Amino acid sequence: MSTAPPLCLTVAGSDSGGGAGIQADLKTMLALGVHGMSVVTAVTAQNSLGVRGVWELPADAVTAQYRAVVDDIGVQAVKTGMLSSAVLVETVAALLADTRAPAVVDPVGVSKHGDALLAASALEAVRKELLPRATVATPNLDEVAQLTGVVVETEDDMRRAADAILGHGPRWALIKGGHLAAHGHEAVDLLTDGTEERWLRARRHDNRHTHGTGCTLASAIAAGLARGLTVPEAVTAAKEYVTGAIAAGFALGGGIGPVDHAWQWR
Ligand SMILES: Nc1ncnc2c1ncn2[C@@H]1O[C@H](COP(=O)(O)OP(=O)(O)OP(=O)(O)O)[C@@H](O)[C@H]1O
Ligand SMILES: Cc1ncc(CO)c(N)n1
Repeated sequence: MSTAPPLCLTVAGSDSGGGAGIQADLKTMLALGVHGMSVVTAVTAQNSLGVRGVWELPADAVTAQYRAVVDDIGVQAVKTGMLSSAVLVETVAALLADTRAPAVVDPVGVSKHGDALLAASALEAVRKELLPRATVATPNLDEVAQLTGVVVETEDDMRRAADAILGHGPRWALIKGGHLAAHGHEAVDLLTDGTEERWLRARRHDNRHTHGTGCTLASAIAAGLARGLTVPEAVTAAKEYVTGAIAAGFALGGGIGPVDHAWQWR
């Protein structure tokens, strides 16, 4: 018998195509040496071309899954992704409030294809209930605009975006600049707690197979936190992992293929 690896829980939607959501999270956790567990919030019928349908789970099904995990097994870090509605945002925020483990909150808004994964009516609950529970919040630039109204075009704007997100109460903000056209050859993210500021710069890979990048990055951060890394250490390691996974992303179906979660093993 061996000792259990660190324990990491994802609370997110299922992506039938296997590139994002729960599937990306569990693959990332396996690749980074932690035991991945899941609370499914919604089932999506999804492939490389888009989202064909979404079926949200009832709030008590989400609560029951979460409790089943924490009451018996325990968690050392939690990651949240697609939460779909205001009711589920409020439900998950209340569960996080009851959990001591650090939480990585990826405030998923829309898919790469532009399909809504969060109701517009849930934004206020994300601001008021969910962000204050986050150890790290990881919005992309579209989510920053939706949540704070800050439109990012330059690195200075990223600072303003981080301040606006921190204003909602997370301990750290990681502003993902993956969508920033200004940085032709670099993918630049900003991590800050309002005092310390770290810019994470990686080579931008000219690869259109980027389905699941945000889920992968957030799960990799949670895996690092479960292993006992500090937030800056976990984010640095996660950025390295997602950059490698994007470089190795592959074509699948007729649209946007997934990143390669197993790139380190090939
Ligand atoms: N082409 C690229 N090459 C290298 N890194 C990238 C590229 N695109 C995005 N990234 C990086 O990937 C990470 C995820 O950022 P991104 O902005 O793509 O998240 P996202 O939009 O939330 O993803 P998702 O589509 O899964 O919701 C960030 O660290 C970002 O800088
Ligand atoms: C289920 C799910 N969660 C998150 C994303 C974000 O890309 C997606 N496409 N699907």
